[in-house]
Amino acid sequence: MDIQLRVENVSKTFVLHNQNGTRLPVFHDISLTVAGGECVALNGHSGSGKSTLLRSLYGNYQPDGGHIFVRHRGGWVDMVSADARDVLQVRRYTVGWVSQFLRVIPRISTLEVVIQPLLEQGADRQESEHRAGELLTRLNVPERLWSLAPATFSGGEQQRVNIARGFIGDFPILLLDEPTASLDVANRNAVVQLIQEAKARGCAVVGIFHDEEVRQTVADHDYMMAIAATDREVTA
Ligand SMILES: Nc1ncnc2c1ncn2[C@@H]1O[C@H](COP(=O)(O)OP(=O)(O)OP(=O)(O)O)[C@@H](O)[C@H]1O
Repeated sequence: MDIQLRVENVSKTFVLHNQNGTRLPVFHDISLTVAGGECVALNGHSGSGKSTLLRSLYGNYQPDGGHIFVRHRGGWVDMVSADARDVLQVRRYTVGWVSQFLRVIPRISTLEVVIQPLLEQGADRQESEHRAGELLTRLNVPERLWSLAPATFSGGEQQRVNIARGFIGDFPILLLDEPTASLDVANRNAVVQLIQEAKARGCAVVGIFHDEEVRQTVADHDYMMAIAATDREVTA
């Protein structure tokens, strides 16, 4: 399969401006590639920078140096230097983000929340609703909830609505931030199956999976975050 994501020599240091400009190096010189159909799991102890790297891949954090090339509509976009407009285009068509947390928008129904990414990609409403219904059913979100806004849903229900929303778009690259955290076994298995199906259709996946069994099932490779937090030199 073709390479979809190329991370080259990426480093990140947080500068805490409200704490005397303290510099907190998180990772240094990370390089990795992810091909279509492949899943790379970011691994390493708590605080080793997994979330920071994943957020950098999505353009949420600005690395200090290096490149994050994503294959976008036949070309390459470097998320490190891309302007905001290009980052938004990449997020609309190319890179999907699935986390355990739903950003609840008041008064918008569950079905509407789930279909939004697909509509933004230009899909037909009826087909989008059909696909959303399939996903919500697989994730055990009862149909009586679909017309309600998820603001009042339980944590687990919101999480499953968010996963349906994350998997509905036909993204060539998916970034998964602990998508199975705190799900019960049946729903965890449903998410594992969604990940396997995404890989089978050629999606390149990068994820953080604290659940060892899930990681072993879906990941083709582990990327070990190298620098131990305790070894990092924190300077002010
Ligand atoms: N926005 C931020 N500003 C300053 N420091 C941050 C910020 N986000 C993360 N950090 C620091 O960067 C380091 C790496 O955090 P990160 O959340 O990436 O680790 P992680 O490997 O995902 O941890 P966990 O497994 O516990 O979720 C931590 O020391 C954290 O305190």
